[in-house]
Amino acid sequence: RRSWAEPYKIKVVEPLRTTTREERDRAIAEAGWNTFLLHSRDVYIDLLTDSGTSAMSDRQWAGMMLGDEAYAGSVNFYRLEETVQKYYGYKHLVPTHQGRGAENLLSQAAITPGDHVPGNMYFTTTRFHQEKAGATFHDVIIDEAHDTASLHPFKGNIDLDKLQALIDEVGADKIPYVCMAATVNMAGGQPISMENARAVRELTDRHGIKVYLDATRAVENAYFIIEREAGYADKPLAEVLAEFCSYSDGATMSGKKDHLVNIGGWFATNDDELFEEVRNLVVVYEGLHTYGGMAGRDMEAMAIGVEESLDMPYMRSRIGQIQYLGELLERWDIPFVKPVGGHAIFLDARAFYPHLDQEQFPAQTLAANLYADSGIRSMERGIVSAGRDPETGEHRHPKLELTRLTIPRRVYTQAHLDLVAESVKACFDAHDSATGLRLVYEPKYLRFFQARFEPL
Ligand SMILES: CC1=C(O)/C(=C\N=C(/Cc2ccccc2)C(=O)O)C(COP(=O)(O)O)=CN1
Repeated sequence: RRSWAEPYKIKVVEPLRTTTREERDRAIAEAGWNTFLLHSRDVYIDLLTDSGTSAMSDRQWAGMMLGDEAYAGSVNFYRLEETVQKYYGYKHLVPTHQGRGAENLLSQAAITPGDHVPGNMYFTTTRFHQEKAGATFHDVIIDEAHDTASLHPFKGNIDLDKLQALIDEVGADKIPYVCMAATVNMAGGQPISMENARAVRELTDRHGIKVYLDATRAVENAYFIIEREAGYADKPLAEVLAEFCSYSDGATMSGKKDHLVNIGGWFATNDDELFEEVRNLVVVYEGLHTYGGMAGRDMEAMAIGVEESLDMPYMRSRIGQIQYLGELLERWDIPFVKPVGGHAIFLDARAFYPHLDQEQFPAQTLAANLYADSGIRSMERGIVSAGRDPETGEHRHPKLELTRLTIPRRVYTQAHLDLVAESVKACFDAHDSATGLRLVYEPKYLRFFQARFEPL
């Protein structure tokens, strides 16, 4: 029935450990009801993140043996540089250890305190670095992105009127760049259309404003353009990606997603001056400009992963797995963000637990309950992830209170997804018994990673 069986077979397997309910009740309590604080050995199916959790191919593993670990001028850097130039089209590349490394460098080099950075919904680390560099982030995504029931095919789109209004309000000279994420993680892995990217380019060009792409899942975004946008059916992923990137001045990239590696990232730009500044800063934070916090072998594996990510049969099977899980949950009327996005199913925890207030942390509660039920690990993407408003100190209250079931690339099988659906259903059937959580420990930065909770 499925037209997209995986275009690969399994050669190496890693045993999964199962646990008992009492083991899991103890583990989640010791983890302060925070799935980030669980031990991997206590997790059965790990859907915390698609970041760094993909399976590498035999060619990528072979590439690990080709690591040129010279401190300066590694062969693998030049291979990575030419690969990114070829497929993403940018002129200059600065390697970093992962996406955050690139976000730190771009933010420090391009932002002046008092600036304003518009973007299509926030991402936690991206906004953190923008604010740390002294900018104010403004969400200019279309309204539909905040509505879990809207079936808009490109919920990641930027609302041009919101962007224009910000330019009119603060002035173009106070906007160092528009931060355009493809896909939009926090909206549910939702894509931007080519038409929107082109329109953003035209608008920003009229005001001399740069556009920096968060290219972390831009190949998945290209897949949705091919599937959903007129004029792109049957075009190769590489062609769609290249056109999409041509509407930006550069990008930050977490290679741990689309590039199918466990570590790695990069910053790229067409701007010679900015390149010089970032290439200089990289030696302060990431190591030399020809390794950026990665071993040579990591850069080799990442260059190979770029090419593998652009294979349509692979991408169809990757996205097909998320759609398959969505279909299973749909049959039981379980609430999740639609249309199904590129890397995860985002359960709508407000609709799942209508009796819980957002300040009782419904999405965190659902992630903890799902783990206790089956050992499946998911991630809170709601009020806890949104953090506190730096001005008021109050919780930010995002409209989307989601629990993310994030599917790693080339790791789990359909049978695992069947189990995931059954466990979500079991939690859904028992939703009345959920009591909510309260914060008992709240770190200062990006609290969701290390916060601890207790049941109410
Ligand atoms: C769109 C986008 C991302 O999704 C992204 C990382 N995502 C991650 C990893 C993560 C990061 C922060 C909190 C929880 C989980 C994800 O689980 O979804 C980064 C940072 O990249 P980095 O992790 O390599 O530093 C930049 N942009």
